[in-house]
Amino acid sequence: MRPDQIQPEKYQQQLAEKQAGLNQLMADLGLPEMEVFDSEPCHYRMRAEFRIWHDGDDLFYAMFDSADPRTPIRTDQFLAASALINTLMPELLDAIRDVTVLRHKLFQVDFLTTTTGEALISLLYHKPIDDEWNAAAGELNKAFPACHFIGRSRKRKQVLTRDFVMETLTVNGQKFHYQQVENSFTQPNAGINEKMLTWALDVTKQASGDLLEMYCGNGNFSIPLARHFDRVVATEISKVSVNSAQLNIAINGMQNVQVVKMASEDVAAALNGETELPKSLLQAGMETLSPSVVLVDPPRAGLDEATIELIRKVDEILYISCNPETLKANLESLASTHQVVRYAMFDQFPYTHHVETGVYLQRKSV
Ligand SMILES: C[S@@+](CC[C@H](N)C(=O)[O-])C[C@H]1O[C@@H](n2cnc3c(N)ncnc32)[C@H](O)[C@@H]1O
Repeated sequence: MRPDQIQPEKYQQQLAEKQAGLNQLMADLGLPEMEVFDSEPCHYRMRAEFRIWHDGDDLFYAMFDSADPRTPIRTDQFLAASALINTLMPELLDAIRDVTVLRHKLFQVDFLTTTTGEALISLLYHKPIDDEWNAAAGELNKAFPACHFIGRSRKRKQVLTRDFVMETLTVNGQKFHYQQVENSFTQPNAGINEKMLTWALDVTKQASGDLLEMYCGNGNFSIPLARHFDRVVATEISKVSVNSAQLNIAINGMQNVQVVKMASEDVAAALNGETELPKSLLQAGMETLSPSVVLVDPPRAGLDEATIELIRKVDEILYISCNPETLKANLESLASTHQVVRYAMFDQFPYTHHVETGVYLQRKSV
């Protein structure tokens, strides 16, 4: 993305174009009318990554256009990023410009912020991080007491205070607290995430029984949705995210959610009867889980055949997708058994061609 692509005065126009494009792609699926959820037109991204460009002893943030990946675009401010990131950007460069050990071979800075004012800053180097760096970074941290710093080099990750932030999201007036760990998946647009969670609660408001969730990340959906179900079993491949989900379940006081670290392919193989139920699923009570709803939020590749066969067995499916192309293919597979009853577009990534979609499916009556 180029920084000059963010033009708040053109926000509504780009949203309308995205909506038209998605409707065109999905035209032959016979979907219900699309519900559209807009983003804040600027300062909507809670995280941002910048290359660092060196010019003699000076340095500046840079971004690149995918069409011209060799030419750095100087980026002193980035309208898409949170207001806090924009405040920190110049302050950080001012603080490290004259400290050779912090500046030398610094090639990237990653910011992760929250709506509650927390910030995690990762400094990435093309050199080993040593004790001298550690001491200088400690001094830097004193100048930014509200921030958490991490240094990264090829073989070392140096965490100065901690490697996570705590985010609070409000859904239907209720506050939910989430640990978000550096370099693990979190929804980038906090405002849109709150809208997605509110929508997910709305589409499942008549649900009862149990929820099976796959690709649960840090428990983003599992925790607010838990109140609609007797029990929730959620699965996820990343150990870091599973650990966060477990912490998040505890700090939000959820008693009925179990998280299991397992690849969706393995969950599907076990629940489709192709392999034995592994101990971790048994311990989570999977044998007695009776899901009335299954929630899937896969990566861009969408769902594999085995996972489609698994979710087809459940009466209601909540599918959150970050790739309309794979969503479309998966909906075509599911069309023989399920029909889409709710359909929403969430503008998670304004000014890009990326679209986040939510669909709610119910089993067709025979
Ligand atoms: C789009 S993210 C959604 C995470 C979460 N639902 C949220 O809202 O933050 C997709 C998640 O799927 C996980 N994932 C990727 N491949 C997987 C696989 N084969 N099996 C299980 N989880 C997988 C990723 O680690 C990531 O947490």
